[in-house]
Amino acid sequence: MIICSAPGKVYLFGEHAVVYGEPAICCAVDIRTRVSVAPADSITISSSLGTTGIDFETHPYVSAVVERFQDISSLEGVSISIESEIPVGSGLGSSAAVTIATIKALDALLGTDLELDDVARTGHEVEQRIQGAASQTDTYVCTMGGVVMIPQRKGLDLIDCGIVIGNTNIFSSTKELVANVAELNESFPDVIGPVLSSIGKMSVTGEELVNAKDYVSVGKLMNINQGLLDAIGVGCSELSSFTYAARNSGAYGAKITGAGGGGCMVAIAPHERVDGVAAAIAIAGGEVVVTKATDIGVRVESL
Ligand SMILES: Nc1ncnc2c1ncn2[C@@H]1O[C@H](COP(=O)(O)OP(=O)(O)OP(=O)(O)O)[C@@H](O)[C@H]1O
Ligand SMILES: C[C@@](O)(CCO)CC(=O)[O-]
Ligand SMILES: [Mg+2]
Repeated sequence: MIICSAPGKVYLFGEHAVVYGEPAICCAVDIRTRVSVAPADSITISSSLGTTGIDFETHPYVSAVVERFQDISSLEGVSISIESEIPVGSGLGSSAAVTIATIKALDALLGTDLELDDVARTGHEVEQRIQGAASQTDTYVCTMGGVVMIPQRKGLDLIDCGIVIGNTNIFSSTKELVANVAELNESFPDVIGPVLSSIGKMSVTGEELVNAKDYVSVGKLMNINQGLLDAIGVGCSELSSFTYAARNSGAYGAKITGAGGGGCMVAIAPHERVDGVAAAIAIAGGEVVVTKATDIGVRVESL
């Protein structure tokens, strides 16, 4: 049996704007999806969502990966088992993590010797096939790990402060929210365009601040980014409540991460204030995950 794992991700800046070519800064975090594969007489995919064969209803991403390997190798039968620490459908990159970990595991099992860039590209193509539209951000960061500016694919210094995630447990469809922003942009291009451009400028300024470990200023920019995400209609009252709870309990800054409309927010905080920020988000009604940045992208955990 071969086991591979891949991390989740949070956006420091730039979600939604990155769809329009603006730069974003995304950070891999230390919550992981593990995929085990072993030769078998037939194809089975087992996860918390059920046990199936190739099934684009229950396991669209993993089924698309299996089909990709049927095209490039002699794959006939394989048993795939998935375990994950990443909340599903919450903006933390769970689809990218399961896609990338499955690609790496099948690559190791079948000896197709994919380079990491090939793993990331294949993962992006799978997300595009399943979602209709997706930036490369999630699958690239999940493959490489660390803190990355996209689309430049530029590595930044690892964030060295606490990361606290608050989950609304409100399902949000990335596809739907991206479409809503597109509709607003078509209706008011002279208003929404500058907002998206301002978000992009935050990533440019943010790069220097992250590398300088100036997390007070990074937090201030995250708070401004949050206001602009609300402006383009991807906020909700729960996310606002959690971000203010985090800021008022000592976080450097807090904002939506991912598509918004539900899902998760993220706060960065001094290590000594992480517990207080986590407690404040929980009191506001959030399901809290305390984690940290990781430079470990996709990896083989056992052969
Ligand atoms: N542990 C898992 N086991 C099986 N399938 C999973 C798992 N985690 C995620 N998935 C697949 O990914 C889908 C969720 O992907 P989706 O892109 O909607 O949310 P997300 O990736 O968590 O959030 P975002 O893309 O905004 O970061 C699930 O419906 C399922 O098909
Ligand atoms: C909203 C978005 O920018 C991030 C979703 O996690 C969409 C994308 O980049 O594919
Ligand atoms: Mg996803």
